[in-house]
Amino acid sequence: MTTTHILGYPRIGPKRELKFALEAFWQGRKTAAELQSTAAALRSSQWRAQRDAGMRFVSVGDFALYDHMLDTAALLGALPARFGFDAPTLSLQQSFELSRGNAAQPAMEMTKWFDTNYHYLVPELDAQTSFERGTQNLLDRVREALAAGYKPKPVLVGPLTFLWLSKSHQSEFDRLSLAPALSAAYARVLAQLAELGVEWVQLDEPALTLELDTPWRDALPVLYGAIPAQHGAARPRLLLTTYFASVTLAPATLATLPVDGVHLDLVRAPEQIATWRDALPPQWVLSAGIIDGRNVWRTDLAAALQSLRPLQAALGERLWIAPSCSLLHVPVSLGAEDGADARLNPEVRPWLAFAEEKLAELATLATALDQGEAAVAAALQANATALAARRACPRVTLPQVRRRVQSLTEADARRASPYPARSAVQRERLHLPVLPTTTIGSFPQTADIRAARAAWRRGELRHTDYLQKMRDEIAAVIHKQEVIGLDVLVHGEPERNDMVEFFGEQLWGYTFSAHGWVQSYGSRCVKPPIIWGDVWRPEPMTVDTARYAQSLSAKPVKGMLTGPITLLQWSFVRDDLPRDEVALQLALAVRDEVNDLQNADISIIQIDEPALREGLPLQRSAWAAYLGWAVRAFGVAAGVARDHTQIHTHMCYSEFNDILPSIAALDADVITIETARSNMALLDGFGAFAYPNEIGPGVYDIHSPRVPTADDMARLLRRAAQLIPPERLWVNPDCGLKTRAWPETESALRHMVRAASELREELRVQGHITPPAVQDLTQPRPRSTCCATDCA
Ligand SMILES: CN1c2c(nc(N)[nH]c2=O)NC[C@@H]1CNc1ccc(C(=O)N[C@@H](CCC(=O)N[C@@H](CCC(=O)N[C@@H](CCC(=O)O)C(=O)O)C(=O)O)C(=O)O)cc1
Ligand SMILES: N[C@@H](CCS)C(=O)O
Ligand SMILES: [Zn+2]
Repeated sequence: MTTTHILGYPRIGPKRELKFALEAFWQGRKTAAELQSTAAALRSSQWRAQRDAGMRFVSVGDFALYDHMLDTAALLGALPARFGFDAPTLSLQQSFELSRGNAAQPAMEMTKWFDTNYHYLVPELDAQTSFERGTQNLLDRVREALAAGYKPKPVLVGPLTFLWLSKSHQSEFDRLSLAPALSAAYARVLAQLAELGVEWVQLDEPALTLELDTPWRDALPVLYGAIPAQHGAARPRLLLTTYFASVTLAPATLATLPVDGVHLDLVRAPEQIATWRDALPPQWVLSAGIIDGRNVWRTDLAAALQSLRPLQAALGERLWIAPSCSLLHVPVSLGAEDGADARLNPEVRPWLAFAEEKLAELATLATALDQGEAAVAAALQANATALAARRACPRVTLPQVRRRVQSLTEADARRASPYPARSAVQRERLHLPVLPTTTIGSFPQTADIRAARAAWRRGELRHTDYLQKMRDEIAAVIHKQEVIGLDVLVHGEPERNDMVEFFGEQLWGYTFSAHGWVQSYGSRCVKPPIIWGDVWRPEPMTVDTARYAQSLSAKPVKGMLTGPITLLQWSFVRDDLPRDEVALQLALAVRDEVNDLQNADISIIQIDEPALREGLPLQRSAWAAYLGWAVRAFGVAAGVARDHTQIHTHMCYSEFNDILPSIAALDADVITIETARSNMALLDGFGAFAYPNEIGPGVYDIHSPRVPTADDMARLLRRAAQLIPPERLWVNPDCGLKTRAWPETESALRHMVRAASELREELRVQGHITPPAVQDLTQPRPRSTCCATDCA
């Protein structure tokens, strides 16, 4: 019998039950027991779905209340020392303090899980980390699954990936020195799992797909060194799971590790199967990741069977089949899409498979392999019919879009003049002070705004009433910014459900689910729109809103767009066209919007690209090609801007230093980036690289409700002014403020404006500011037109 299994299931629940339970608990509307009971019910239904689909095991340990990296750190006894918590007695409250911060300590840092839009909490290690006292959490979950009659396969982030993704704040400390102690901690946990009768444990090692340098490669035997060579009483069998790219180490190297099988991502890297089929150690199983765990398209089952049959012939029962990676990255179930609120294009719906449908696909494949195709003839036929309809659909390919992409020239992807010439024209037009203050775009998305949008979608609020409500919100936001004294304003993005879905909803070639939520971090979810056909923009998407917002103020109000690479990266993208071509289609849509905005006299247009770095392939050998087309796509979007239109871009959540030449090649007039969380460390590279255009390094971390003082921000600005010439420096937060509440937002921005004034004065005294800029500062600000009274 072919073993089917999964690497992990979405935890959030088909109707985001976990999100609502977590938020209710945090707000004191639910008790800990109620939260735990929702979590247990979700685990139970997720295990049932796996058993009903014939999986040999159920996945345990993939479920986390907040994040699985945090749970792994707790299990290994590696909690950040600064909190002073003891892992074995870690309370629910304390675990949320780690993930969300408390009065004394900021939250653990959060960053992207490889090239996904999921954020994990970064374990903090130091010379004192002993890994000796861990939680019992995983063992409790295993007991829970056993008690319910399931055969659990616990999932753990493996030692290499755990150490690789951890950080140390001790500057001289080499975390590789912890490898022996970490290995011993894994050996301890594995022994405990063996004692519970666990047969297989999954060790997630996506770091094996990276081009590791020598010290890390050399550390691998040490990281696995304390784990007994043979499975038995001291450890269960171990499946080493790799995903998102091909394994970079030779099979012979991995064969020396004390494990019993390997999982390969055959969707992203099908070519590796040939190497592994011939080199698989004789006792190992090979888990073939044949179903796309990162996308929502129905699998071509006939093609999958064709790939699997030779493997089955060679390996027999040693062949396992699975999705390519955890299903955490796809929505739960298509079944939720058939209600009265259905939004999916009915033509596209049969082409899709969410997590639950992917389980069914695995079951069909296994039955076809074991019993022959006749046993699942109806399912295979339905699959073939859906795929044939997709291939034949005349609405997928639009000749006019293809022609426009084909006819793009190199000049289309460039601004007409170089930055210095543009900058002179823009300074003349905008009259900004030195160190202009601004924000990144979104202001708090209040429950009131979301409720109005939900009512409008249900047809309970008239379209014009909804538009009026958004306009009222924009007017209030402009007014608040004027009162605070910001120099460049934003409209606040109240009308946007999400910075990607909002644009997708207005572009042809996209469709949307009603409940296709995917966890982004903690309780926060996104609902990636689905690109199924050629993309084009039928009409302006933001111009009315931008024009209205600008009409309320004499100060510049930025037009706010999401860039082509982020639209691509945060959507589920069609798999029948190369990504670079889809990016150019998106770029043309954004380009048309930029042009319409500038024709409506919007003087500053921001094209957000927070996902540019995230889209970078995991292996450096593929970087140049990606960066080439990504920079070109941004260029196509921005290239239409005339010299006097100032183009901003914004990036966050990333280490930028290794792609600085490409960021410079975007040639945005201004880039605002997240730097406060790293205490401006991320800015070092921009200084050293002599970034040629203007930069707004974030001066406060928007992930925390903590209000930084003006002194905190002035200190960061001083540091920034040492790295970037002050005349090219902007002042702004790290990212948008949609997740924050108003009181803390207003206080923080007031402090930010004060910090900018202090710095301007210091620079003036030091002689860094030329007379016109000083003059700008001392003159009264332009009178606002957003209210009858002088609110400045
Ligand atoms: C910048 N970030 C983004 C990423 N990816 C994106 N696609 N978008 C991003 O902005 N990746 C990196 C980061 C991740 N950061 C975040 C931050 C915040 C959220 C978040 O707040 N998500 C919301 C959902 C947002 C949304 O789509 N809202 C919709 C629907 C709201 C809703 O749930 N409505 C209820 C009814 C409400 C009521 O009646 O009161 C419903 O439908 O049941 C909207 O505003 O219309 C979240 O709640 O998780 C995500 C990523
Ligand atoms: N303009 C967006 C960018 C987020 S990365 C916002 O402010 O939310
Ligand atoms: Zn951002």
